[in-house]
Amino acid sequence: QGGGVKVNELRVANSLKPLDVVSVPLLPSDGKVDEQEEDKLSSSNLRMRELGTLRKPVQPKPHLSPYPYIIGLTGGIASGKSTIAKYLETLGAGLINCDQLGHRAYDVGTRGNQVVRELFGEDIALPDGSIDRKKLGAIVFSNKDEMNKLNQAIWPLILAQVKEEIARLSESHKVIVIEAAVLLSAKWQDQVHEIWVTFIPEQEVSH
Ligand SMILES: CC(C)(COP(=O)(O)OP(=O)(O)OC[C@H]1O[C@@H](n2cnc3c(N)ncnc32)[C@H](O)[C@@H]1O)[C@@H](O)C(=O)NCCC(=O)NCCS
Ligand SMILES: Nc1ncnc2c1ncn2[C@@H]1O[C@H](COP(=O)(O)OP(=O)(O)OP(=O)(O)O)[C@@H](O)[C@H]1O
Repeated sequence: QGGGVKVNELRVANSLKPLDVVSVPLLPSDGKVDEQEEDKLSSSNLRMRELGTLRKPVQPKPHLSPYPYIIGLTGGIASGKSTIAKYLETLGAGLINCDQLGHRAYDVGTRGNQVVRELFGEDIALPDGSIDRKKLGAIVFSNKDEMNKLNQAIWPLILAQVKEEIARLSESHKVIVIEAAVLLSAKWQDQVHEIWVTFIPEQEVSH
């Protein structure tokens, strides 16, 4: 009943005619496959059953050595990447966080720092020489061309750091997770054995 009311609210908001809401007794599930599943037939159960299944078979990556096995973890902003990455770390994976590498790419005294100043002007630096990320973010998140300019300069620096981190972590880890929102747009898919994408429904985010 509640779901039907919600659907109608959305339909009306989108200038569609509300539908009649008819309640029927709960349809029993065809048997729970997991303790956490509900007893009724539900979309949550169906989604849960998809957990851990592959969307596409993993393609062979002959140019990568089999170990460390590298998972590229990507997805939209606030879609749960870090939460999943930290969980994988508790299972023993080595983590590479590309947001952090991106920040370090223009640390004071680096070539990246100089490049960002050349591209965006001296005003982009704080008195201590560090890049004002709030200011830079305001520029690039509101202008695609500026974002492209930053990306072209910073992505190669991040990738070089990723490769160094892989070499370092491979001494102690068999599985490495690279968390990168830009994994696909930066075309880093060849760096990883498989890609995991996190997604979250829009309405869940607004909660
Ligand atoms: C734009 C910058 C200055 C904003 O810094 P700030 O500390 O305010 O935010 P933070 O880095 O935490 O990013 C906020 C969110 O935006 C995402 N994001 C960052 N850069 C990008 C980008 N180029 N394209 C798409 N999403 C991005 C992040 O993954 C995160 O989810 C900074 O993110 C940056 O220098 N980005 C360019 C380098 C890059 O691509 N980094 C992301 C590697 S995954
Ligand atoms: N399965 C989940 N259900 C509900 N909330 C979640 C879930 N996973 C993570 N969250 C919450 O959503 C928020 C964003 O999660 P997280 O920081 O892991 O996302 P992210 O993709 O790494 O974000 P960013 O784009 O900032 O890097 C956090 O407050 C987290 O606690």
